Amino acid sequence: MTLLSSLCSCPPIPCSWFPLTSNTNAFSKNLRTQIQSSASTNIFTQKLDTTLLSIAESFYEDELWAAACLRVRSFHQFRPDAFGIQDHMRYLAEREFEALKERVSGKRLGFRRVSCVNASLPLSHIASLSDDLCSSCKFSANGEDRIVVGTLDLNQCLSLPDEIVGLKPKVTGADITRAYLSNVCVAEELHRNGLGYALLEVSKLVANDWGITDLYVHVAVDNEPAKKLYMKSGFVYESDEPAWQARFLDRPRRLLLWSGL
Ligand SMILES: CC(=O)SCCNC(=O)CCNC(=O)[C@H](O)C(C)(C)COP(=O)(O)OP(=O)(O)OC[C@H]1O[C@@H](n2cnc3c(N)ncnc32)[C@H](O)[C@@H]1OP(=O)(O)O
Repeated sequence: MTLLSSLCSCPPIPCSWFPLTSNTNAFSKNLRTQIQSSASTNIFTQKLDTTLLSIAESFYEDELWAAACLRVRSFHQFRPDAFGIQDHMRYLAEREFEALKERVSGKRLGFRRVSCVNASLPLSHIASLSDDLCSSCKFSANGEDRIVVGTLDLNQCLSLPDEIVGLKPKVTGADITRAYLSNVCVAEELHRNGLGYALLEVSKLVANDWGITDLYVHVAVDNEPAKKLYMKSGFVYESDEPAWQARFLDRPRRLLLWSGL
């Protein structure tokens, strides 16, 4: 148990961070050490202890599936009694899973590299929290059942489809040193435990390791929790989507936030 966790009144829950990528050389020893030390110092909250942090350098399909299911749960509102809801959720999860696999395996045109960063907890530690979360976002790692409780993508690319484009760096070679975060979400049952912040911190370490100098994120103008999270993590306003574009795409207008690494 770390000093921090021993100071904590609640029993700590071990939490792991898994940046998943197809590129087996993507994570240097240095990065591993940095993430491990940030886990035991900065990334700590009342309920979560991240001392069991680890990095998976390969492609784990069942964990990607669990991450896809968490995204469907987090980004769509469902009425539990609606007809055919389970089939519809499964369809959305399959679509996200296939798209995610394509991106992290480097097959998606326009993306140099994509990593899926997940936070997970042992099933035994949160079994009492939510049956639905435990059944839909479960995967197995080293013989242990775990639940993906937070997830995001780190995308090394010039721009994301249908999104406003970051302007930094101004020099040539921006396709190598610019990246965007996307699909940032944390299981509702575990909001306000520092997981979202910790996911951002870990993804910055990974981005740094890739040589990224300018990190971007898009956020809907009315998404106050996410805006506050990004501001807390050091992102600042760069530009916003024109109203006509948001109307054309039939969605809330987005802000583009930037953080220099
Ligand atoms: C690029 C994109 O993907 S944008 C989409 C962002 N994702 C979503 O909207 C999905 C639904 N929302 C979520 O999953 C979560 O609410 C998240 C990811 C936005 C935040 O995750 P959490 O783990 O709850 O955030 P975390 O506990 O780390 O909070 C960090 C800071 O964010 C801010 N914050 C987070 N939630 C809130 C909230 N509901 N109200 C006000 N501030 C908030 C606070 O500043 C907080 O710091 P504090 O606790 O010291 O005050």
